[in-house]
Formats: sequence, C-alpha cells, structure tokens
Amino acid sequence: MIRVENLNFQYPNSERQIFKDLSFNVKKGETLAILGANGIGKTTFVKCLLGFLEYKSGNILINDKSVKQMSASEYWKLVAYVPQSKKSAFGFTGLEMTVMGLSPHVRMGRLPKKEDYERAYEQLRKLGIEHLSEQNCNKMSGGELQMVLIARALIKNPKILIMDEPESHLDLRNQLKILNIVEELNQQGEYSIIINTHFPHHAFRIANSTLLLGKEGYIFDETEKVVNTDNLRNYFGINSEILSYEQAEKSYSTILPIDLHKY
Ligand SMILES: Nc1ncnc2c1ncn2[C@@H]1O[C@H](COP(=O)(O)OP(=O)(O)OP(=O)(O)O)[C@@H](O)[C@H]1O
Repeated sequence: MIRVENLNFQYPNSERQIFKDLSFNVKKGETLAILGANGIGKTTFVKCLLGFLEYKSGNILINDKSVKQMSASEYWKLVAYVPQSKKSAFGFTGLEMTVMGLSPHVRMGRLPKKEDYERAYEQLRKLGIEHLSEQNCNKMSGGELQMVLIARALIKNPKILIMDEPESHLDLRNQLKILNIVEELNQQGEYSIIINTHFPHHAFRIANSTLLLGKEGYIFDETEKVVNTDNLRNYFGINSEILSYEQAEKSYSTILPIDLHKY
C-alpha cells in the first residue's frame, strides 16, 4: 500500500543527512510504529510523507504510484493526518472540526450540508464521543481533542492514517483509548497506519512492524524483532529489560528502562 524507496533527506545548510537510503513498506491492514531518540528525524519523515518537505532523492509510493505524481486532492483523499493535540487553539466545535475532515471530498468554498454534519455526528458517535459535538475544541482536554482529531481524520475514509505521537501528553486511560482505537482500525484491515511514538511498549501493543531510526542508519522489521534490549541500548543509550505478561490468552510486553548505558 505505502512504499518508501531509498529516501534521502538533508535540511539545507545542515551537514547532517537525516535519512540515507531509507526503505520500508506498510501493507494494507498493517500498522507501522516509528521510534527513535529525540531529534533523530521522526517528524521530518512525516513532513516528507505529507509533502511539506522535499526529499533529495528516492520515492514514496501509494498503491505503486509516486506521491509526486499525485494531485493534492488525489493524495488527501487517500491520506489523513492526525496531529498532536497539544498547544491547540481551535475555536470550532467538535462537530465542525470533524466536518472539516471532509474537505478533500467537497468543493472548495461551499458550505457543509446537513448530511455532512450528520456524517460527522455519526463519526463522533462511532468513537463514543458524540457528547463533544457541541463543545468548543478550546475547552476540551488533550485526550478529548485528540479523539476529535481522529474523528476528523477518519470521516473521509482514508486508506492511510498518519499519526504524530497521538498518545503523548495523555494520561494512562486516554493513552489506552487511543491505542484501542488504533488496534481496532488495524483489525478492520482497511488502513495502513503510521504512528510516531516515544513509547516502545506501544509499538509492541499496536504495531505489526517498527521503523527504528538512528544516527548511523535504521532498522525496519517486525516489531518483536526490532524492539529488543540490544537495539534499545544502541539506539536510545539505555540498559533495559523487557517484561511480558499474559492475560486471557493475550500477551502484553513492556520495557523497563534500568539505567543509562555507559559507553
Ligand atoms: N527546519 C530545519 N532546519 C534544519 N534542521 C532542522 C529543521 N527542522 C528540524 N531540524 C533538525 O532535524 C533533526 C530531526 O528533527 P525532527 O524534529 O524530525 O526529530 P524528531 O525525531 O521528530 O524529534 P522529537 O522526538 O524530539 O520530536 C533535528 O536535529 C532537528 O534539529
């Protein structure tokens, strides 16, 4: 569904090449987690993917078509972006915010119709947050706003969902709500999901594959093969243990950071 081939990117006036020959793919129905230390290039990658930054060479393809050959409306019908909910200043209600997600499908400049609002309400209801429809986004908690931003992304039935640390800044319950939604979307088998996260144990929980970015290169593979103590030492500079727990025939793993690795 989405394929990245030999992507190279460097900011102008910067010595450092952020990606060198980055290649990976995310199939339909799969979730990819992107992990890496602060400043390694996770957001830069998302900006390349969304077309806000131009990469030096390489290719990003959706359904075997280069995104550079797509019109903006063709691209935005396929791709939805869920930004972080922090530092938001939106004066819209939850319903209005969700209707905005339909913009690639409706003619520019026309007012949303009654059925657009009904569709938005239905989307909020599906996520169990219809009580936020009349609430001003400025007055929502981080978790509530994050859910509305997910509703805004899902309303247009995208094929690819790109989420930038959607569970950061949220309390444990709200983090779980977001993870549950991603898990549910993954199980529906209709989406390719790419999620930037700072939590390796979230990758365990929701991601079929993980891309671990580092200064000298990257690792891309099934999450269980990528998130291990050796890689956490090499890519994050920490000594850690992986703890696993089983309940109701489901297995859960988490990372226990022990101390800083001494080089
Ligand atoms: N406009 C820019 N010009 C030059 N360098 C930049 C620019 N934007 C970001 N960088 C640098 O590129 C590198 C990657 O930044 P990026 O924001 O992609 O990292 P990140 O992995 O998302 O970090 P974090 O986990 O802290 O959010 C950093 O060293 C950053 O300072």
